[in-house]
Amino acid sequence: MASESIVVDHVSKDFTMQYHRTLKQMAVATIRGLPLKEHFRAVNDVSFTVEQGESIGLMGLNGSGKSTLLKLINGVMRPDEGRILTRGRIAGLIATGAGFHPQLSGRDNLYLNGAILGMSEPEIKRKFDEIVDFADIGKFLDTPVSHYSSGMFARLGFAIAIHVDADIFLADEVLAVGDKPFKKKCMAKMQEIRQQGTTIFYVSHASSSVRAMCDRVLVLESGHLNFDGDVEQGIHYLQYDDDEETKEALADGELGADV
Ligand SMILES: Nc1ncnc2c1ncn2[C@@H]1O[C@H](COP(=O)(O)OP(=O)(O)OP(=O)(O)O)[C@@H](O)[C@H]1O
Repeated sequence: MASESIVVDHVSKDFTMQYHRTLKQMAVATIRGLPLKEHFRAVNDVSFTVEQGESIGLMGLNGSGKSTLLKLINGVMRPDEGRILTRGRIAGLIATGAGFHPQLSGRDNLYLNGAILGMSEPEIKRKFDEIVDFADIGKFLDTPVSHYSSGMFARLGFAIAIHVDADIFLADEVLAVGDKPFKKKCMAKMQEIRQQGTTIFYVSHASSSVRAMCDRVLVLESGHLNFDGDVEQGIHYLQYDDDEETKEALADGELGADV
């Protein structure tokens, strides 16, 4: 029987927007009776349950609250209201390469980041070659990551995260910076962990990759969960079903069903 992997129960998250940076600006605003700050709700009363092994496409326009929701699930942020329950080990990328130390080499960051993601030293040692191969950073392994290109940085971050034996994998725009061969490799690897029964949360604007990867879609709009259900219906709800980007990607064979 399937078991609950993630329970998000009436969750809200507020941010405070500070309008004025300097004391002088604040004084002027106060004298003029203007507001100094504003509270704004990035995630608004969101509830859903994910069963172990489901693969969820999290979609919505820029600023709709997707990354914030992932951070809440991951535990790097706490909800202001509601509660979140997760079962098992969580891995994945909130910001690619988050936690990398710029002065350290790729090798040292691999150990550091692997440990942050909950891998033991023997586990990292065992998977070391596979991770380096996947990241394809070869001769740059002992170069400080501050000298890496953004693609290399992202590749190493993804390679480490995907090799964690996690119950839940969170992928936030992982494929945004990689080149085409790497994107394909990532999609194939994500399909592999999906088949192994890992719960996947995949944030994407590309409907064809959501089609290939997910069995359910959630759509956030201004922090509200306005759609939760079938992939095709979710894409249609967003009116992403015939967007140009998708057509282009399909024409390129970049996001076909084979990945
Ligand atoms: N730490 C923060 N402090 C203040 N506001 C924030 C913070 N993080 C996010 N926001 C705001 O919350 C809203 C939701 O942001 P979020 O990054 O979750 O959106 P998103 O759906 O992931 O967007 P995108 O598709 O552009 O990645 C945005 O308006 C953003 O400016």
